[in-house]
Amino acid sequence: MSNAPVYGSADAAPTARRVTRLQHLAAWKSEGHKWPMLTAYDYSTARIFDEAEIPVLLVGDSAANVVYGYDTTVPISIDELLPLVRAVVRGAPHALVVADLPFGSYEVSPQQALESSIRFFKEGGAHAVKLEGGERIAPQIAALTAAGIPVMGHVGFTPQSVNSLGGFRVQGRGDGADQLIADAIAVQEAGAFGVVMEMVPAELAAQITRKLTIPTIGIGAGHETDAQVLVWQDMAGYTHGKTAKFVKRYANVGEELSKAARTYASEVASSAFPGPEHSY
Ligand SMILES: Nc1nc(=O)c2c([nH]1)NC[C@@H]1CN(c3ccc(C(=O)N[C@@H](CCC(=O)O)C(=O)O)cc3)CN21
Ligand SMILES: CC(C)C(=O)C(=O)O
Ligand SMILES: [Mg+2]
Repeated sequence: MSNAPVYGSADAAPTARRVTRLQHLAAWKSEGHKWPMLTAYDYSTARIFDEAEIPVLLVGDSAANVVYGYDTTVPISIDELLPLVRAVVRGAPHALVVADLPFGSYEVSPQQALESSIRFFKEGGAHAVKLEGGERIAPQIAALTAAGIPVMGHVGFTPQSVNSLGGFRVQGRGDGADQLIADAIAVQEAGAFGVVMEMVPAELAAQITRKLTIPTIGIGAGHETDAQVLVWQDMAGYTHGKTAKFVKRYANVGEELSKAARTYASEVASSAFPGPEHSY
């Protein structure tokens, strides 16, 4: 990588504004104002969400599935995620952009977590990072926080551990509840500014939300978390096949795009496109 800035000086003011977002998120918890987070992986989509006033955008490692077509999030690398982070930062001048640390880029040691996160900051222009795990990953969260890198935690179902969790399963049922509570507290104590809770029974998520001073961001965790997050292709109807129970479809972009492609194809075949108005 060269030392050339990855985003222009025109972004200087928005960057300052985005950093104050962290204070907004803390205030919103005490005010009871619930906020939305969406994933974003490219410039054009990030622009749309930023204009829709989504305050926090996550460049999720779910890009593994929805951008790169892998079966799980396990194979995606920093090199595959970094350009997407850069594109989202360019497209979203107001949102806080969180970069998801991919599997294998932070588990080894706090030093590894620092080196990976520094790449997302210096080369990607990210404003925060997210990593999966509770107690086991608290030393990494503490090291990042100490280095001035805001961290979002992620507990409950952690997709990067799908191989040890025995599939896409609800976490924290029965005996698992105490461990989940301990994980959420460990993430907060280590210095995280917020924590994603994925596929957790609603009542347990509500209890943890009341217990924590930092905002909880739910995905399949009921309506009592401080915030919600969804993968945008899921919520916009742009993923194929069966989606998780926690997904609500707010639009059917996939079908619209498919119709547009078919109409375009038929107009090319019939010479209806391009018309005189599209010709020189
Ligand atoms: N497009 C997409 N959306 C996501 O939310 C997402 C990804 N990809 N990739 C990374 C992880 C994987 N996630 C997933 C994937 C599938 C289920 C799922 O099939 N859940 C079932 C079973 C739940 C149970 O009974 O325990 C469900 O019906 O919700 C859940 C989360 C969440 N993340
Ligand atoms: C669903 C969210 C929380 C995520 O981690 C991702 O999209 O990668
Ligand atoms: Mg993720």
